[in-house]
Amino acid sequence: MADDTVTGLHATVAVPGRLDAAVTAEPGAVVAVIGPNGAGKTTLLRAVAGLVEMQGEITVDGESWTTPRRLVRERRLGYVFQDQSLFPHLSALGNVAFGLRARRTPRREAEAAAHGWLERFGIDDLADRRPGELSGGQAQRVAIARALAPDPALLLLDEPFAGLDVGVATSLRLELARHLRDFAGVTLLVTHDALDALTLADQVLVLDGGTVAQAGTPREVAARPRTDHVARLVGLNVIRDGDTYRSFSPRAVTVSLNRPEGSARHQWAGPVVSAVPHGDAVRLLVAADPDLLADVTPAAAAELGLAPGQQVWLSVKETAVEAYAVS
Ligand SMILES: Nc1ncnc2c1ncn2[C@@H]1O[C@H](COP(=O)(O)OP(=O)(O)OP(=O)(O)O)[C@@H](O)[C@H]1O
Repeated sequence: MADDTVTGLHATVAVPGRLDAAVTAEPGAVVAVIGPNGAGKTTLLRAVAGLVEMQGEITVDGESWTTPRRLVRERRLGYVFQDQSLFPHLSALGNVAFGLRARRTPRREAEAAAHGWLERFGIDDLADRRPGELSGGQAQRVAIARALAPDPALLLLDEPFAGLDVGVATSLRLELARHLRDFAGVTLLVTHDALDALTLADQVLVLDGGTVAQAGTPREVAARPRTDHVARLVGLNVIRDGDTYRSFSPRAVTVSLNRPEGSARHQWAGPVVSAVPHGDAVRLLVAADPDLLADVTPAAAAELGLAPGQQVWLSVKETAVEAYAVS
């Protein structure tokens, strides 16, 4: 029985040995799912879609997808897979119309709707082309249009910009943002890109080792990361000190060859692992305990001879550190 008073997505998903996570989202919300390789992001999407055996409970707009278990095709979802997987033998139009046809929409109506979607993505002139005749960006637009066309309650996007040129990814990101604003359902967006998480999402779910390491708004997660992975994504250092996390910008780190004078509480030593240009600065990765990022001016990098292998001291002033509790 559907319960009209419960809207959006409520899911607890357990896949033994791979994932144990919960996610809740209001209708219209975009949830960025981030985390290192193997964290369980794709497993979460596949489990919600019904493609992986799982324990737990999934409710979408008050309708259970798990008790009794609904078949994949009975779930109102759109899925853009990591490897795109358009039907190679169908035209762009046929691909977008596919989900509508599967729901028994008459051909003419399905094709008219599909043309509408292709037009919205600015590629209706490519309607007759097969996937093999489309560029990566065009094919990805078809894949997203195909997922959205049947008006799903849940949209699953697994790294929709992976493998695209930077320029193509940027314009597609802007287009997707527009479509997601109009989309009434919940979106789960797996991404490796901090920009996606910060610009497209209302909520961020950080997975690490198959569990939820952090959940919050993009602003909260970016300002107070709780995993090294997220800290790196947003360009911060994060260290755990007992029951407190401390985060600080690489720009706030002072680099020296000798142990800093005075009583700075936050000091570390270690060899430079890499030194690469980063905006106007040179960004160092230093194998201290833990690994830390430090930005120095190119002049300072030259003067100190900061090349891989060079032993350095790092320090940061307490005033540049944001401290927050491990909850
Ligand atoms: N079909 C499978 N059978 C068994 N284990 C799997 C299977 N697919 C993935 N795993 C394991 O489940 C864990 C989570 O993998 P998953 O692909 O969900 O991670 P991910 O966060 O999506 O990673 P990536 O960013 O590399 O895509 C990993 O340890 C992985 O090795």
